[in-house]
Amino acid sequence: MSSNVDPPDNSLAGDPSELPFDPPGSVRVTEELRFRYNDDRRPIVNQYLRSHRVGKGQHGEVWVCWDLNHNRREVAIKAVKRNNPRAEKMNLLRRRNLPASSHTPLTDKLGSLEQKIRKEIAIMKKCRHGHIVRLLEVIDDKLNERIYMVMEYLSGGEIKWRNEQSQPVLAVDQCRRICRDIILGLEYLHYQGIIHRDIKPANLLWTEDRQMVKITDFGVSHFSYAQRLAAAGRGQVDMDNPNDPILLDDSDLSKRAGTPPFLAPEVIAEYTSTEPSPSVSASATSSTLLSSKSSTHINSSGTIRGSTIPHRQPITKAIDVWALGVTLYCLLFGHIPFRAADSSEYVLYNIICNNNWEPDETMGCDAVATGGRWPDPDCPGFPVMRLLDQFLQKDVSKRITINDAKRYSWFLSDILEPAEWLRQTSPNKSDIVMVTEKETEKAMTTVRFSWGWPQRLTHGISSLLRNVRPKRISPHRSRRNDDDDGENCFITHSSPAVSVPHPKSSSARTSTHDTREKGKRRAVRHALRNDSTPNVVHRRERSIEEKKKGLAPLKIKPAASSSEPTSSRLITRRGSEPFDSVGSTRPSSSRGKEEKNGRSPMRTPSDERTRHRFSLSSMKYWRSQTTHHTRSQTPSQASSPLDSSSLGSSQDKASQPLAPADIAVRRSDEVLRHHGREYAQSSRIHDADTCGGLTAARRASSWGEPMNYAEEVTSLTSGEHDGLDDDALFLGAGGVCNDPSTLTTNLPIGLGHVQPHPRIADEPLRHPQPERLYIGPGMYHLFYENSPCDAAGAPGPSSSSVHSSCASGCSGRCGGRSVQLRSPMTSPSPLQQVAYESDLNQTSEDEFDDDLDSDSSFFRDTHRQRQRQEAVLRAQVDRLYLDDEEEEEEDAPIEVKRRRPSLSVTAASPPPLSNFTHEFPMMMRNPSRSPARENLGYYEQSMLRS
Ligand SMILES: Nc1ncnc2c1ncn2[C@@H]1O[C@H](COP(=O)(O)OP(=O)(O)OP(=O)(O)O)[C@@H](O)[C@H]1O
Repeated sequence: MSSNVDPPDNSLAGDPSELPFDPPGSVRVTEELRFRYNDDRRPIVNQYLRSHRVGKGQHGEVWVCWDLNHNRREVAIKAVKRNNPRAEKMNLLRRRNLPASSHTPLTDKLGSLEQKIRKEIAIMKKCRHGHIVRLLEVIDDKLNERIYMVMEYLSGGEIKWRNEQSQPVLAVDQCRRICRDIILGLEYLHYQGIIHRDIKPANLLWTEDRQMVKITDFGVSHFSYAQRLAAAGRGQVDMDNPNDPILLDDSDLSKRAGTPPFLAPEVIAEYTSTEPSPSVSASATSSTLLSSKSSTHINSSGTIRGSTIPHRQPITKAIDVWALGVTLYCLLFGHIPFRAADSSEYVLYNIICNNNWEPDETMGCDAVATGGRWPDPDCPGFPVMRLLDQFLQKDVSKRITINDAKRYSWFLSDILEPAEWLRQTSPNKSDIVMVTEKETEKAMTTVRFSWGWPQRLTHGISSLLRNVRPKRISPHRSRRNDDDDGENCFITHSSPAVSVPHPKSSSARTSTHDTREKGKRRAVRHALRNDSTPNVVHRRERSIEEKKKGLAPLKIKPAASSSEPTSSRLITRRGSEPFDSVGSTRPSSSRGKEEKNGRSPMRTPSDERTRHRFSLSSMKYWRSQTTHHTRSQTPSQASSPLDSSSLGSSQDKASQPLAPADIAVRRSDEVLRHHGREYAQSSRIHDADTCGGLTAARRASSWGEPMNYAEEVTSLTSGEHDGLDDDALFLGAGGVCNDPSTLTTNLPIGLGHVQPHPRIADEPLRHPQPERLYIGPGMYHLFYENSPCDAAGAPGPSSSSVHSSCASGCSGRCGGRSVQLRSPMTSPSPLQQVAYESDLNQTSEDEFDDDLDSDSSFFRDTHRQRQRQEAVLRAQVDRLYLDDEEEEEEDAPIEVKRRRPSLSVTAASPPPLSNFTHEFPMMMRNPSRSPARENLGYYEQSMLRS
């Protein structure tokens, strides 16, 4: 048998390093959470850089992190949610498994998770002892309802006490040293009025050198007011008398908490019958009745009469002593002393309460003879068996106290100067911990407990918006933190009120960097799924190269090969998704696979997500439409933007399977047609005031996101480009289309009525590009033309020339961006391009917010293999993003958003509005915020710049 620890070093006995130490400093409570990634894409919370996960508890995970402010010292961070419905359910289930008892409902009510965390923190904050894991800081993330407990890191890990065969792996001497450390820790806790209630090997952690063990996990610990009084006024309250009535005041103690095999009889007495069950009798071989010290009474029947134990014993700190006894037994023998054959808790409790324990013939991995349950005094196992006997006394009044255990001969046997050791380790040397009720209340600050209506409101809003994709927050909205290793860092206050800077922001906690990082992650995920990634990257790089060389600046020129069968005007998105044009983010291969597998393309998670966000009215409408919907488009018409992209070869296109009808496309097209029909029936289609036949609201409703859409429209028109999504690029209705006069037949009804706005068409623009600005039903339609117009801004070539010049697809440079125009011929509806959502959008909601919204914590781990794959792509993607970031510094003239109909236009400073007088209907929605004239100025400005 091998041991997992170093052999005991007796020379250390009495060494000062064994003595409890008191690390300086008090526990910090931080209410500000800054979340970001470092260059290696490791998450950083405040100054803690995440390393690896060391454990997962019921309520959260524990991660090793480096404290960047303290020379990268290692700390353990336990991230817990304030509320964890899953854990609560588990608790309920566990309780349901227990037999009904008249006391059960009262006695088994564990506090809420929140209460437990508060208590755990309050207790840990006060503990400063060498054998207690030290809490260093509490980060209170109010917004996400998470608590990060920063603790000292015990790299030695949990005590391994048995092998696969349930044989002990520790030597007896090691068991003694471990047990002695626990005694010191418990002595301190009890002295402070704290009952741990969950002493077990799993809650004992080795230091790095495995010379010391520390107690951790105060999740069910109890602070006893009575014990505190006792500590404050020793001599007035006899704490060693468990029958002291004041102890019974601690009603919380009567709640069953801890780990079943380690629970003391007095804790579980009410769940047991006084008569042993058959399995109890069968498993017992010999027993004693309480008085093990005298070793007088052994029941020949092999059972213990429960009736001889006081029916209801007080629950005191002695429960820790019992648990310590069980722990020592485990360490010595490699298995637990009380076991139920059928793993039933009820049977186990009966055994604990009614049966005696039995030792093996030898103990420890060094196989020291025990001498049986009642060994001779000469036997080496005698002191140990006797100690166990005193630890595992079912009668509380006869159980050994920690104070006595500390002085027990076996523990002092390897201490060089026992008297000095006892003196030095006495808790009298420590200040008495005073955990007041108020302190417990304040343990985690006042977050949820003074949750007033303004916060509720803000919280509600932020919860609602959590489903919305995060939007880029401009640097001027976030405070930039420059003091952190030069890394980009945007502070997100955890205070809800501070953290929701703008209602259209999907998540107040999302910083620019965070959003970008998510975009990157999704981009990487997409790349992992996308076979064509290398090509895509290559294309992107080529584009960058071209840009660097200054090719085709600010000019749109035909890029598609003449062999292309259809005219192709495509707007290529720029921004965080570096791979492809809007439509190409979803590889046709995967679409083909979907079709082959018979999977409905309408069931993508992104669709699901969108569907969940439908408004009721749009749901109704959509339901009615889908029942009789038949798709009228031909396959060629339905080919994807990828197919029609000028970037792909004609062979590629031919080999690519047809794009499936996407629910989003269908929905959008349906709505478009529906409203288009209405619009067509209207006799006022040329009326500027009704040019929104397909109004923003209607189009928005087709997306089920009226608010977002409206906001986005507003933001577009008001020039708040900085708030737009970086990665949610959309090209849809109202995006870019060709000359309506020549393409009417190919357009859905709604867009078929796109007309040059009577006023705008005649208005000379002050810039050669674009030539004209059309206002179609409900949206803007830009027309870029190849030939520049004259300096006076006279209208450029005719519509037909526009079309012909772009018949084979246009692409080029526009304001430093790669811009392509997409022809409606290949995509009957601009909305169709929604169909080509990135695979990235197939991520689940959880994945989308995988860091902060996971059930357990933001520290959710990713699959290792995946990480390796990601690492390969990371460099490429980062490089691309680097480029994007550089680009961002410039004024981005055009940004076309996917997923939501939007067109983002940015400009450094809007020109004075002189000529542009038309007021867009959507601007009227919020005139105070976005005066139409101003907006048009922005818009015009952008067009001029591009
Ligand atoms: N300070 C620490 N240093 C090293 N490892 C730790 C530390 N704290 C916890 N761990 C490890 O993390 C694991 C999970 O810790 P946690 O306290 O969440 O466990 P748990 O007791 O199962 O939790 P819970 O009581 O919430 O169910 C532990 O089993 C332990 O191995």
